[in-house]
Amino acid sequence: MEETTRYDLIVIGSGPAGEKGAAQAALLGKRVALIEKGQHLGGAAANTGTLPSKTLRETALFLSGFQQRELYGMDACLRDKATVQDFLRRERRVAETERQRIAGSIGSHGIELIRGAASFVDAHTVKVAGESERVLRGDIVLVATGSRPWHPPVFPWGQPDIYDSDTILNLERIPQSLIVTGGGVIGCEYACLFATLGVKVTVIEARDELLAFLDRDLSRALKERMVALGIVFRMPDEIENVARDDEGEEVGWRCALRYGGSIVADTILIAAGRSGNTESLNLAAAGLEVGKRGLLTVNESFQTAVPSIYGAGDVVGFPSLASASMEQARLAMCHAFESNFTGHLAPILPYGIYTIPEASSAGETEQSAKEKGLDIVCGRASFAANARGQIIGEQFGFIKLVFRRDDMRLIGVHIIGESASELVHIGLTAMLAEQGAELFVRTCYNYPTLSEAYKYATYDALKRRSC
Ligand SMILES: Cc1cc2nc3c(=O)[nH]c(=O)nc-3n(C[C@H](O)[C@H](O)[C@H](O)COP(=O)(O)OP(=O)(O)OC[C@H]3O[C@@H](n4cnc5c(N)ncnc54)[C@H](O)[C@@H]3O)c2cc1C
Ligand SMILES: NC(=O)c1ccc[n+]([C@@H]2O[C@H](COP(=O)([O-])OP(=O)(O)OC[C@H]3O[C@@H](n4cnc5c(N)ncnc54)[C@H](O)[C@@H]3O)[C@@H](O)[C@H]2O)c1
Repeated sequence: MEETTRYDLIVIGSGPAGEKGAAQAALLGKRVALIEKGQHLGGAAANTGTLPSKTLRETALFLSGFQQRELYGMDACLRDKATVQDFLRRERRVAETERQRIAGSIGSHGIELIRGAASFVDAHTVKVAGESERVLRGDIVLVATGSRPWHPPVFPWGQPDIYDSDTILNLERIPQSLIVTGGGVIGCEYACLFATLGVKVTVIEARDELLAFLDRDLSRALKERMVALGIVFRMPDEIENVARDDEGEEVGWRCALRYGGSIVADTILIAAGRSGNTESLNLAAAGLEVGKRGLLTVNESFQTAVPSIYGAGDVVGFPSLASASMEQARLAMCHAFESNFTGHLAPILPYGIYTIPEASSAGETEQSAKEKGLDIVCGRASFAANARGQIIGEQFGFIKLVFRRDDMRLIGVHIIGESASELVHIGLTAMLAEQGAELFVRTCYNYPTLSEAYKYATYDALKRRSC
């Protein structure tokens, strides 16, 4: 065993939280060690989650000729000839480029990268089991170990053609039919991209509402568009039993459903939620307990019950987004090293959901505002009535704004359609700047653009307010 080395900060995990936390501390002049046990840098965001799934979405849109079909009625479909290698090639290239970027960032910030699995010896001492064992001492430790897919026990995990969001990237052939268990964000995103490729997709979701955290108009519109893609929903429902059926008309995995009947598909994707990666950290040695589903409890500064140990990213649970994970880690490190560079997590976080079509949201929904007893007025503008929307063939998208009635301050923005996850930032910035209708009325937008819909949704709200 090597002798102990001392650092201002030890970071465990090189995903978005670990990378940005380490960089923030290095920028504050601290000596930082970053430990990663995986083969690749970048965690779920670079290797199995965010970037891979978004790249596969673009590939599916290209191979299926989806946009050309909608716009020109022209079948530019390549999917019949496409191999699984065609499907996965770009994903691999994007992931590799991101890993190189992360390695460059670690190097340029002077962060020491240590390969191996970290576990606590005590609150300030971390052991790394790698090619050789090392012991590090840190004034501060940031736990950024992320999460992994959770598998309901009913699935015979390890059998062929049963995947989760990690292993789906090792797909051996494009399925004919797919059962997606869990209509959460991962389930909906993958359901859309496979349906676009012509796969017969069934989503089984235990709740009765799809993505219930979204504004109801958005979640209904999204479900409608997913049904139009050919996706079948069984909700609320759950799989009670899974068994091979090689005798029936359709060969594959037969899933018996709680509320009656069964369905068969050649492939299953489990997308039923995630668990925190804490089990091998020996947190008890540091004086910490683990919560439900392996999650770490932290305060508003992302400090655990042991003040020198911080947690950020998926390991602390909600909202489990790459975007939020980075911000949490930066904030945690500014708190740990008493820097006032950033003191608070933004009070409103955006969601970008990369379904087909895309959906994005920030702030209060109409329903959440009413539950809080707020007096509100909403305005809508459809992309079909927008010049840019016409040009790009965006027939179903819309923007919905939620204003406080008395002063017309914006408190929520909800968008479905092309570029929704980009457009949402206009509304998000307005909310953070405590602005509202007056700003959208006054702004001159480029024409033709989808952004201009902000003005028309505002006019709609003003009209409703005066009625
Ligand atoms: C399919 C999918 C799609 C997603 N899409 C989006 C999206 O569009 N937008 C978005 O914002 N978010 C998205 N997310 C969520 C996003 O990927 C996560 O929120 C984000 O990766 C969490 O970052 P993290 O740094 O907390 O953890 P991770 O990215 O999971 O990284 C944790 C790292 O810690 C390492 N590690 C674990 N234990 C140890 C140990 N003991 N020692 C050393 N290293 C260890 C792991 O190997 C890993 O590299 C998606 C997730 C999935 C699964
Ligand atoms: N675009 C994005 O921002 C994005 C994309 C993907 C993932 N993520 C993040 O990753 C996290 C995990 O995503 P997820 O979709 O796996 O989890 P989730 O918790 O969001 O959704 C899981 C869904 O599965 C359902 N479910 C659970 N067990 C079931 C069962 N036995 N049968 C039927 N349905 C069942 C739940 O009701 C829930 O709707 C999310 O919190 C999300 O923030 C974000």
